Amino acid sequence: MNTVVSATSLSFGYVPQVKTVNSISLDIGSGQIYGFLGPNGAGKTTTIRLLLGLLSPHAGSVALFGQPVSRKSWQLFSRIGAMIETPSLYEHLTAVENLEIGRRIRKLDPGMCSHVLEIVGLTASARIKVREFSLGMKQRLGLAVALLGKPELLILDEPTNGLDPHGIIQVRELLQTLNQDYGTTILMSSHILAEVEKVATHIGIISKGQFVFQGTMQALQSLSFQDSTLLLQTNDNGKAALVLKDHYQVEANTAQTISVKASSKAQTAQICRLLCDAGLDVYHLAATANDLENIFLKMVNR
Ligand SMILES: Nc1ncnc2c1ncn2[C@@H]1O[C@H](COP(=O)(O)OP(=O)(O)OP(=O)(O)O)[C@@H](O)[C@H]1O
Repeated sequence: MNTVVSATSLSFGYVPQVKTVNSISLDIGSGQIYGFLGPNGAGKTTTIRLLLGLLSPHAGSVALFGQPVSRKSWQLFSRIGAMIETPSLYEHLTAVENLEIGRRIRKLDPGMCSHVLEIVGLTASARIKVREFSLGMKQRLGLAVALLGKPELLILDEPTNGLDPHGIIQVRELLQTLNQDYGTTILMSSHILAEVEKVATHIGIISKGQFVFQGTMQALQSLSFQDSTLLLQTNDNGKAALVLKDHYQVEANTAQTISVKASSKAQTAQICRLLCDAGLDVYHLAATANDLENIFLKMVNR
């Protein structure tokens, strides 16, 4: 796997003594969708600015496509599309005119504007002035600007900010299409886990300028099994509680079910085995996993 974004021990502060970004390291491989999560003020935008060479780190380094980043890395930047916070658009110009400016500056193919408008679903609104656009349409036009030049890497800071649920789904589907059909590597930030969990392959969670979690989406999901509760129903719940109580915390729940604290899939399997070995019939065994949003909140509030 080729590493597209690599940051090593990045630190930065706007004011002396305060590290807004504190020794952050991250690697994003080609074809990944990296969800960069953190509450408001955690340091996501600052990190993104550092990755794009818009701020110079006080310590550490950034490499994109294996090459060190500086403000003069024009060759590198032509391979990247970025949208930081709200898109910068000319309200008095139409969608296509906004795109045309970027296309001409970058000397891109004349067909590029209609191509990116089609990708973001704005073909029918190409000749409408941006001041008449809804927030969702502006966000999609911002994405279209970022897509000019067919970037291999897309860096999007809170691309679903301010969108309604329908707009969020549209952006999510768009990012999935770009990733699957064009192999685009994507870094997207958000402060809401639910907005990235359906699309991200990898997750980094930042709090107060430091990572509190980095790994695959699968690894984050497996945390939801930690300290989960199993609901059990057997042909003899009293006996089941006796069998399990030496190993697990068991509570009588209702007349029909007992609940057992388990902290991993392996423990769930062991509970099942203990019951079967004791000759019990297991009618129902269901894990009530922790909500991912709660896990995220616990991490960032530590
Ligand atoms: N130009 C600046 N000058 C001084 N402080 C700044 C500046 N930009 C950001 N900050 C501060 O740095 C901290 C991190 O801000 P940053 O925008 O990177 O966080 P964020 O995770 O992107 O937050 P949000 O989700 O609210 O955009 C905040 O406390 C913010 O007030």
